[in-house]
Amino acid sequence: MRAAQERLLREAGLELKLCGVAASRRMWLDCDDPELNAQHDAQTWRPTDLDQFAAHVRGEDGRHAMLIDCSASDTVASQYPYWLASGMHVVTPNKLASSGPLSRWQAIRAASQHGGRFRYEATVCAGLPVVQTLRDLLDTGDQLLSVEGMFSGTLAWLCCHYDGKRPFSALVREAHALGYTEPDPRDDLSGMDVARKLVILAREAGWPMSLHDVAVESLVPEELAELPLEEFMARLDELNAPMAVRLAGAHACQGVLRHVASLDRNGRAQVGLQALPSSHPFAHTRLTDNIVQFRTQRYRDNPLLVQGPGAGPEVTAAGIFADLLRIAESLEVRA
Ligand SMILES: NC(=O)c1ccc[n+]([C@@H]2O[C@H](COP(=O)([O-])OP(=O)(O)OC[C@H]3O[C@@H](n4cnc5c(N)ncnc54)[C@H](O)[C@@H]3O)[C@@H](O)[C@H]2O)c1
Ligand SMILES: N[C@@H](CCO)C(=O)O
Repeated sequence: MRAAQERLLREAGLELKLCGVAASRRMWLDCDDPELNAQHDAQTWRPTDLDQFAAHVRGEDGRHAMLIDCSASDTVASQYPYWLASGMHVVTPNKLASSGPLSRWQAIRAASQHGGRFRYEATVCAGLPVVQTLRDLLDTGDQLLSVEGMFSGTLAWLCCHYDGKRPFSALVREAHALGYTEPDPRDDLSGMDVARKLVILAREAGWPMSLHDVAVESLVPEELAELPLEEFMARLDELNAPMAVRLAGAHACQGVLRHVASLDRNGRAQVGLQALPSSHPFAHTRLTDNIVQFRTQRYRDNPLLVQGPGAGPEVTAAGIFADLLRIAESLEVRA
């Protein structure tokens, strides 16, 4: 945002002001104050209080106010209906609102029809234009038949790098350090992060789907599923033996491992690891590449494809920033 701020003001008359930053325990208000920004002592921080934070961002000068939720927190997501109803805009890569309880999702949609705008492109495949592509298809009269693809940047990266030379656990630690995984990598390894993306796309298409409708294969052994995060990370090596078996199975049929998901209009949705032949189009992806194939009435014989990096701080931030700009474009000028 800093890099684009001056250009946006000059070329589009858009003045962006960063009013504050909140993390889980502490928040920092008035971030555009250079003096405050130069300090790093405790005085500039105060304990996080989301109501106080939202009130500060909203301000009293009638400006357009936006909250950008870059957490993976359900507590933050549950605030959206109130923020939107009060006229604040919300942009987020956090999947919990759009894939959580259907009633909350409906409350968010309702609040955004009369209050602030709500955008969540980066919830599905980070910076790739997936939600907007689907929206455009539907808004122009197309009908979604099915979606298939690879929706996890982390699992795509792990599958590309896992050849048996390095233990699977070492690769998971690396993906975590690179910022590809969810704050808790079990959300990726359990398939739940991808299940959430399917639910988001289904709801976008008007199908009232919830997480329990998705058949998910987890790569996390049951005994590790409920451990505190630190303990799980300390026991990551327990993933190595079962993953070595999966890799050997794929190699035995000259295939590759890929994490694949699909959804169709009859409500069938599944997520899991598959051994695909090396000739399969999904076998030729690189790094964190995601692939999303939309089959629709219009694209029935030859699906519409979105492909590219699907995780990482930079591409995700770009997706979030683009949502901010789309909302800004749609607003009337205020003095
Ligand atoms: N990393 C990616 O590639 C990527 C891609 C697409 C979407 N996302 C989504 O972005 C979100 C963040 O992912 P990340 O990798 O940056 O995680 P992260 O752990 O690096 O950052 C999460 C941040 O949220 C803050 N937070 C947690 N609870 C909070 C609360 N109650 N109030 C205020 N702040 C709170 C934490 O302090 C932390 O700063 C997740 O929802 C994730 O699904 C991430
Ligand atoms: N952890 C997620 C981030 C993007 O949602 C992934 O690896 O796909």
